[in-house]
Amino acid sequence: MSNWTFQRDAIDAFRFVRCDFDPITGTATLVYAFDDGPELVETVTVPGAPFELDDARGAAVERALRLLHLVAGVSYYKAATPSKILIDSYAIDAATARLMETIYLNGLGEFAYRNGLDLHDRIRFPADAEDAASAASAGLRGHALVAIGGGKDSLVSIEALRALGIDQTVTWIGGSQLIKACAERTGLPTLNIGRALAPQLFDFNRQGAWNGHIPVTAVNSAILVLAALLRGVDQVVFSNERSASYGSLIRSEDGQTTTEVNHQWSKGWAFESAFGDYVARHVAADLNYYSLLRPLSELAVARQFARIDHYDAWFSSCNRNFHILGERPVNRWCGVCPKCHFVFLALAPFMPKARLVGIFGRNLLDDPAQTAGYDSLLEYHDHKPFECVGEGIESRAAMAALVDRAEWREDALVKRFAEEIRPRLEPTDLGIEPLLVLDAEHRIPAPLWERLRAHLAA
Ligand SMILES: CC(=O)N[C@H]1[C@@H](OP(=O)(O)OP(=O)(O)OC[C@H]2O[C@@H](n3ccc(=O)[nH]c3=O)[C@H](O)[C@@H]2O)O[C@H](CO)[C@@H](O)[C@@H]1O[C@H](C)C(=O)N[C@@H](C)C(=O)N[C@@H](CCC(=O)O)C(=O)O
Ligand SMILES: Nc1ncnc2c1ncn2[C@@H]1O[C@H](COP(=O)(O)OP(=O)(O)OP(=O)(O)O)[C@@H](O)[C@H]1O
Repeated sequence: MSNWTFQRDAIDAFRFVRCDFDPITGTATLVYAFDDGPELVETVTVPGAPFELDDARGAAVERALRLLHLVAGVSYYKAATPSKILIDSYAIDAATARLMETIYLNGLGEFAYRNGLDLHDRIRFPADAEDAASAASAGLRGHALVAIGGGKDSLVSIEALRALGIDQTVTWIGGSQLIKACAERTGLPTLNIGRALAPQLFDFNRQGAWNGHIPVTAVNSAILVLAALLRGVDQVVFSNERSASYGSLIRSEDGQTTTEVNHQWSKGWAFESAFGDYVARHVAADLNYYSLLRPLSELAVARQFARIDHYDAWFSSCNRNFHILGERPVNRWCGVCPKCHFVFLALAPFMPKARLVGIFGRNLLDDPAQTAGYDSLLEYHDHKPFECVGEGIESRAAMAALVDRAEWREDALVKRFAEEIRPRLEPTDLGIEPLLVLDAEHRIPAPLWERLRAHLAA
């Protein structure tokens, strides 16, 4: 072991070594290794310890801990992507193995595409246990842990739940000061969960590990499921919109084939439905995992966000705020990344121009330097960027709406759209209204859904 060095292509197996939870400290310890290399130890700490758990809740916590161990392994597995996966200290059944294969294969889709890897038929979890019986209820009380990410989406959910009188705790993972400030601005109870990646991962990155995007929402979801059981509450609420289910369409160079690669796969419906069903059947029958915004497009979420100005000086959707290492934007919006481009465009049809320019500190649609960024959002000569942005059809509809507004139509990129891009598009594909219609596919509990619909329409 002491002579072990990370040699990506010589690695034979990825091992799920063990996982433990200490109810006295509230810390979950997740341990992995490559072959007989050093233990890679990730920790997750849920405030509120010591936790006193009865048998039913204790058993559910153990199941949630294993689920988290399996899901969070994706950060380390990706470093070498070996074809052998071993689970040392417990066995999983076929349903669990299938869920993990789905999460790893699809959640690493962008990673594989960018690195030129084919992970099909490579990711196989060993299903050595008999099929588990359906999970019992864990005796949970009615209360929601709502994930907050510092951007507009979770704030729309939080305000909707508040308006509907649902008890909620605003919950985030990691040390982001921006998220903390947004959470405090809600005036609601907050919960900040600690997470520390195994430090060796950063050494491996320097030593030539495969690197790239991971399905971080899947990891965050599994963390919140564990936290919900520890706190004895029955709902984990995310704010993933319908548009997240659609990836970037990438044409081959000869134009013959198109591949869909979804940067935000674990924000999509395929993940939510598979994960939410698994949690109810295999972790705790009374734990509901759902996204409150699943029926909404990005534009519909933007319209809801524009109804409140309470967070204008606090929120940011710019992911450059959330690096573990490295620089962050000085005033919350870098102004040059796909998320800044998209959020500016998505809010523009629903907000007074002065308010929007005030939030961003500049007018991105009057800056010719942003042309290439907007072209990729519009899927004009480029594919949708690998980022959490709306569908091309949403960007085109938002831009078309601005062409009709006197305060926007002279801005450089709106003008360019009107003159160069819009003439090539079908006018019938450019309406905003059809994109604001609510979808029927979601996991929102039925009584809540009826009331939410009325709230969104008000
Ligand atoms: C903040 C960010 O966008 N990071 C992405 C970036 O990583 P970078 O190296 O520039 O910085 P760090 O985030 O500090 O990561 C350092 C290394 O650690 C690895 N890592 C990080 C977190 C984790 O849970 N597991 C890990 O293995 C990471 O790969 C780095 O090697 O580029 C990376 C490569 O493309 C991305 O993987 C980083 O994305 C973060 C995991 C992240 O938290 N991103 C969210 C802001 C994000 O993209 N959220 C999406 C949801 C997408 C989804 O699939 O669920 C969203 O905004 O909707
Ligand atoms: N650090 C975090 N802790 C807990 N949940 C998070 C964290 N970061 C993001 N999320 C959640 O993951 C989901 C996707 O994040 P996303 O960034 O799309 O949402 P957002 O920050 O609310 O809005 P926006 O799309 O404007 O950035 C949301 O439900 C969000 O609350």
